[in-house]
Amino acid sequence: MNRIGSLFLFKPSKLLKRCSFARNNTSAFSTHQENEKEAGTLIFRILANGDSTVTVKKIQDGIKNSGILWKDPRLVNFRDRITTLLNKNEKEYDATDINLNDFLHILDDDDNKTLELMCKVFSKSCAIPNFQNFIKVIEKLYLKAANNMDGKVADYIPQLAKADPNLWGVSVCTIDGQRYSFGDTDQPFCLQSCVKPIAYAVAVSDYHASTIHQYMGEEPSGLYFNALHLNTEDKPHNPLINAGSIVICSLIKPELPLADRFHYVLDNITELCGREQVGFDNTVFLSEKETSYRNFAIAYYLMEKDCFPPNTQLEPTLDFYLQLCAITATCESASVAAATFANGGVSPLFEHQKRLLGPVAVRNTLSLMHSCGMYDYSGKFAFHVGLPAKSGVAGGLFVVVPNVMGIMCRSPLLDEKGNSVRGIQFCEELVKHFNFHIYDDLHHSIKKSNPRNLQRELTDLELSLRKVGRRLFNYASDEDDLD
Ligand SMILES: NC(=O)CC[C@H](N)C(=O)O
Repeated sequence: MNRIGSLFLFKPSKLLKRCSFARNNTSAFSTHQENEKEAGTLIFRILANGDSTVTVKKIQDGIKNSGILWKDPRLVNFRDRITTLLNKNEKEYDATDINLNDFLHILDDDDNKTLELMCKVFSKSCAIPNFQNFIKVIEKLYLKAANNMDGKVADYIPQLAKADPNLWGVSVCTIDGQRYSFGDTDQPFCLQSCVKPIAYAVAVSDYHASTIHQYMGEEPSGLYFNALHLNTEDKPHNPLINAGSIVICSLIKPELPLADRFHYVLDNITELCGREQVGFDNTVFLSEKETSYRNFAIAYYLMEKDCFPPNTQLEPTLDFYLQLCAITATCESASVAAATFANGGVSPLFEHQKRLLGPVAVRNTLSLMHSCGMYDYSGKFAFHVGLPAKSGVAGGLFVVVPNVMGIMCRSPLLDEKGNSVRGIQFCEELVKHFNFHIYDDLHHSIKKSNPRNLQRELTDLELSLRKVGRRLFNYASDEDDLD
């Protein structure tokens, strides 16, 4: 075997220094540091499966099977330590063997973040434990919807009319950062109205929610998204239709120059998307601006009815609104943003559980998405699908399964209400299969499967790792009784 005996090249790792206990006697460890060593050893034993070494390929496969991508930003130091340890670049090290001591070394961080993630992965404690089974179903639903050619591409924004009707992609990202994508998921497209919940959440994070709601309601309008209509108090019905979103734009950092206001929102969206692909489509912006008579009419109407804060200027506000609609993302990057909403505003991908949005902003946004996110189809969608979602005219459908995962679907074929036909079909099938509808019975239903639960027993090693992982990192226990 091609064992790497290079440990002496490195400073003795924290996990190694702290304990010299025999591997088979791990249950007697009592201190935190001993638990760390025990956890690392158990992960190694799970991977090695009786051998005295593991290959990097095995480590990579174990991580990938759990749904965590090898390129995940939380693994950056782990990957670097492997490269340094083996003194080879990534392409060459697949079959290289690593022994226990070296393995403990590459797991070793000052803040234990690698160990925490690896404990979750190898004790099957991520949000969806059997991720491979789960994505097999997602793929079936994706392929089924791909056959649906109903609907048509939006043409009221000239540039959008050029979209390829065949494009279809679905990306999922769980609150633990388990990810999978099917179809056309790496091509940027305009978020359009999918940006509205994000703009609202950013505004609520800046102000108190009650300040925002002095300017608009929280009721569905029951009307088309660009209806020239206000509620009985002469305010926009909610922040997820054009009138409400234009007012939201007037409230975001009004004291700053427009360039800084745009940059502020773009920056927030980039963080929410895990710093993955986010951009701006100037062609769509210009194309929409030239033809945006309805949005101008709405803005003048809002001005007439005194819906804006004092000193709001109509044209820059409308420009800002149209610029936000022209922000682009991919299904892959936007699914991370959806997962951040599913995770209460905390990024699933950044180390240290980075909070990007306040919990009130997230809860408000999800409530509004649930009741108003699908234009005048919102009631039916809430009834049949029961998940907060927001659609956009470029065919995006931004969906949140609270406390489980985010989904971004994209297909430019829209129904007469302006929602993605395939996106809706996918969501309807999703909740037929899994108990994700928020009013589904989580405990007694036998018809639907619950992917939050393990569908097979844990091995003894996995069970021991779960116990020690929970002792170390306090992550919530599920219904498996560990004691
Ligand atoms: N539903 C949408 O995606 C609408 C957004 C589009 N920019 C508009 O204002 O008309």
